[in-house]
Amino acid sequence: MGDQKHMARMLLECSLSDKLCIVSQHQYEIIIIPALLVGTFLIILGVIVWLFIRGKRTQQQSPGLQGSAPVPSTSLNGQVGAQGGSMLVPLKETSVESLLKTSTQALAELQVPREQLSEVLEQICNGSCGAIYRTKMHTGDPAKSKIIVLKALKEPAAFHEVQDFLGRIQFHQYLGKHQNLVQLDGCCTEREPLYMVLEDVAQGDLLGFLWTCRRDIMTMNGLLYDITEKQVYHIGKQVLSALEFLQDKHLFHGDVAARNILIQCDLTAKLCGLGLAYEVHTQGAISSARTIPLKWLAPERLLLRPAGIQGDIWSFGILLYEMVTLGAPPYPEVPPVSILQHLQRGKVMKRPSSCSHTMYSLMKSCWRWKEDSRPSLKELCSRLNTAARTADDEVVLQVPELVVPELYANVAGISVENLSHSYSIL
Ligand SMILES: Nc1ncnc2c1ncn2[C@@H]1O[C@H](COP(=O)(O)OP(=O)(O)OP(=O)(O)O)[C@@H](O)[C@H]1O
Repeated sequence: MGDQKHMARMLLECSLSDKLCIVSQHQYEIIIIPALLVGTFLIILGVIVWLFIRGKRTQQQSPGLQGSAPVPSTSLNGQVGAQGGSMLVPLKETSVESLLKTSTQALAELQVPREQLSEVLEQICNGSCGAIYRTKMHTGDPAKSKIIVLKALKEPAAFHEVQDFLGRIQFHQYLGKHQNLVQLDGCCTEREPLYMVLEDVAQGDLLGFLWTCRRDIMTMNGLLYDITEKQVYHIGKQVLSALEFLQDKHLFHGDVAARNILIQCDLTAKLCGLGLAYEVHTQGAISSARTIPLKWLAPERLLLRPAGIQGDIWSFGILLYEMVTLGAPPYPEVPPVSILQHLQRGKVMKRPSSCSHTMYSLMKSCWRWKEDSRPSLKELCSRLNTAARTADDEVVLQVPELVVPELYANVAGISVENLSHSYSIL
């Protein structure tokens, strides 16, 4: 007790002998110093809270990609998992105008000024989002104007359709360039109508090309309408290269068919119809609204089991069949709705007369019931390379009957509107 008194007096700087100890001059410091300390602490706390809130707001307000959540996607095995490449899904936007505003900032480097697009649009066909046109893009220098393809979003479009269309553009951007994929050249998204600007693959789709090869003409618009077995392998290898590119990004195509391959004069092949790959990438599944012609699908897809790259291998076998028959519909004797039953009986297509034994054995390896027994893309590629070395490059594939698109559509189980507009029977 005495010690405490002594200490207190020492602190108050009074002598022990003093009768009276006046501490008035120190009361000031005793109150001020703790008050300053508490004040400083509160200010620092306030600054930390402010910085935290500001950080959160910036995250929410940043346009496009940053404001979006990467959605899990189906992997090569059909498993759902995290995936590289965030997608444009600005969740907080509620009106089309604000959505376009934020996404246009995110897609700034792709924007093409509308004045550069010619007003004369030649419709090629109806795509899944709207009309697909061919037109000219001017770049100021007349020598540099070029033909491009415009995929338009139909009007009026609902909010989710606008969001989906913008997501498709972003998906193209995420994929990047590959010589065997249709290239994205830009977009117009600051207001409606929304356009995706694509490189023009002038000769159109492979199916129309194959049908034209049946006709008695040699060349048209600089393209030789003759195809040999060696060229079938040449096109096939390019499709496999595009599929490998997708596989490297943990994607698959899901709708490999001659109608989804575009062809150039020099027989460069470009895979298009990436809508399904986009859906799987963003939603983790194929939407129930999308119908894929059954005759191209692997059994696991027909049985609604998870899809993957091995399903593309099956469809690649059908693509070889399409090429070697110059665009015949698969399983001509089987109604599209009976295809699963047909396959469950262990039946596959017979060797077409125009098909070599080597090519038929390649096809059959793609049509093995079990996904794991089918060759991998790498194996298939190397087998195609070997087969191409000895393949015939002289004999032109020939089929005497011309194709009537309406009949074809019926047998193939495709809507006739989805078929190429470039082919005519005349
Ligand atoms: N870049 C292009 N050059 C020439 N023709 C094209 C081009 N893109 C598309 N087409 C034509 O449009 C058709 C449909 O193309 P695509 O399958 O890419 O459109 P889509 O209906 O939007 O498909 P998806 O929804 O699968 O992306 C093609 O078969 C082809 O005839």
